[in-house]
Amino acid sequence: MNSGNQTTTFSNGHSSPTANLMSFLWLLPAEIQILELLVALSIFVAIHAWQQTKRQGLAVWPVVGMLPSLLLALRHDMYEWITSVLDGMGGTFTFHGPWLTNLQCIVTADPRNLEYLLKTKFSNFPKGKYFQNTVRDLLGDGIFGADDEVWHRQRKIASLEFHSAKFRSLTVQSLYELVHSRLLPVLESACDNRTPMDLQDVLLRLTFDNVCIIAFGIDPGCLRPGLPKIPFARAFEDATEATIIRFITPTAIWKAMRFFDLGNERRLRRSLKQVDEFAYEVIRTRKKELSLESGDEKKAARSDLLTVFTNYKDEEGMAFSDKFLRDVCVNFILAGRDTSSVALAWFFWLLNRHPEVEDKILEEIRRIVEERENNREGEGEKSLVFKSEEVKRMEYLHAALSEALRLYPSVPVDHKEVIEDEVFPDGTVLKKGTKVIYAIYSMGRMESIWGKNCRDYKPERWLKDGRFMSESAYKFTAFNGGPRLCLGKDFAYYQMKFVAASILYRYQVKVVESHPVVPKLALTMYMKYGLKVTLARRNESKLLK
Ligand code: HEM
Repeated sequence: MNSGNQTTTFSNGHSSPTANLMSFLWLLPAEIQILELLVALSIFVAIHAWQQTKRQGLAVWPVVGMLPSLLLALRHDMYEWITSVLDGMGGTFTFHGPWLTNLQCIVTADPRNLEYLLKTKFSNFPKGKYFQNTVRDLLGDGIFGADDEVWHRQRKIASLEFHSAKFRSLTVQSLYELVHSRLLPVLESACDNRTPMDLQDVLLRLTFDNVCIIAFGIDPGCLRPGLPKIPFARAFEDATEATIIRFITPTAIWKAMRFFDLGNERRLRRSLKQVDEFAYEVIRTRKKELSLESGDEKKAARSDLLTVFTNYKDEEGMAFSDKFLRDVCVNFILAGRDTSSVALAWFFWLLNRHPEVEDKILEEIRRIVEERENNREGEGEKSLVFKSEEVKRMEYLHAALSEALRLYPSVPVDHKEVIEDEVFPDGTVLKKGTKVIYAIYSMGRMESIWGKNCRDYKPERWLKDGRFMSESAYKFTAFNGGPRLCLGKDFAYYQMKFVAASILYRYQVKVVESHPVVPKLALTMYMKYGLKVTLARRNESKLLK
């Protein structure tokens, strides 16, 4: 008789059914006992996970937390997965990562929480140490990851510049040249050759050249016939991709991989080397030019951000270091390159599925062109250039682009950290140090925010009596809100409208049938396989009547 049996009999004088079962189990060979224990453990884990699912909307497994669901979602569509969980949980849920990792966070899509976090309690929700440590190798102390004084100073300098007449004229002029001397010839040749092309790639090249002109005052010439490979652009893309992988890797693991120079971290190191070489070379050249340029007038004529930051001196007369200037430029490239280009790619894809929207945009363009008909001497169909006041009058196009951004925001999720214990307006308790993810993509798909037709592409929801009506930044969070509202918002709308109108006026853009369109997991919402399209020249007489 074994000890287990003895103990049970001793306690009450009778053997219970459980005791009998136990004694039977102990009589079995060791392998079967282990198997039985594993089955019992699995049943326990499954019941526990089921109970948690009922409570949290998502299975929480012992040790690994919600990681299995996340990994499964990563194989399909992570943004849709987050949306469905948020939907089921009323707009906010807690993500439990594996034990001993830093993947725990609160995920929210509730506009009340967004207003609280982005505006009301702004200073209690910085980007935080976790975000900064994760992106530091790529973004350094640049505006995207910075907090407090480091952020505030950059915001002030850049904001003054963004709102200056000089800067505005640089953006308008550079865009005009890029569209008319580079984009349209590339499209024209794709149209002549009847070859499908990746429109997302072409748009990324355009915005890359544009933002380099604005940030560095140099034109890298990414968008030109033959679409040459630009090592810096490739390296920049690799570096952002490798950085996002850190967010879904436990910190200790990616730090160990960085130390041993392995896998993703090796790729990041190599691509950063190229990014840095390019940035430092530009900074060296600019400093040399500025020191050679005689007279304040010539210096003042330059209006790119690098010049403004290079010339800046603080109260003690200290200038920024080269490393900091590198960070400023890299951050502005990230801000300006990947956002409006991917937004335009989703917009053209949506137009393909909604020809009625395209017709209305064309009607608006036609009206604007007709109004200046008498004024078009010397301007043929090909050379027509939209003036900035005409671009401003394109209200339906503005609505159609906003609607595309509502459904496919260029920044699909964003991140904050809690400094002091807090309670969100929806009652969620936040402990100091908690990470908060706000799910911008999911917000565009919430019935509670946009009504029953939230998933439909309907530019009309933005219009009242034909005029564009903006929405609260805490409902439509594509450009962020509060003190960290996107600095490039006005420029981005101008850029997207000018590019979209210039293309649509001349070409019908057809997405290649069966081309797969899915979002890629990245800091910005790229299409994973690009956007393969063919172009057909529009008949101007048809457009005008
Ligand atoms: C469709 C186009 C764009 C969208 C959807 C967009 C969206 C955003 C979002 C969501 C943020 C907040 C990011 C964060 O704090 O984590 C942001 C910040 C910012 N954006 Fe944009 N952006 C666009 C275009 C641009 C362009 C073209 C520029 C400049 C050339 C620009 C410059 C900035 C800057 C400097 C910030 C940092 C603001 C700060 O932290 O104070 N953006 N943008």
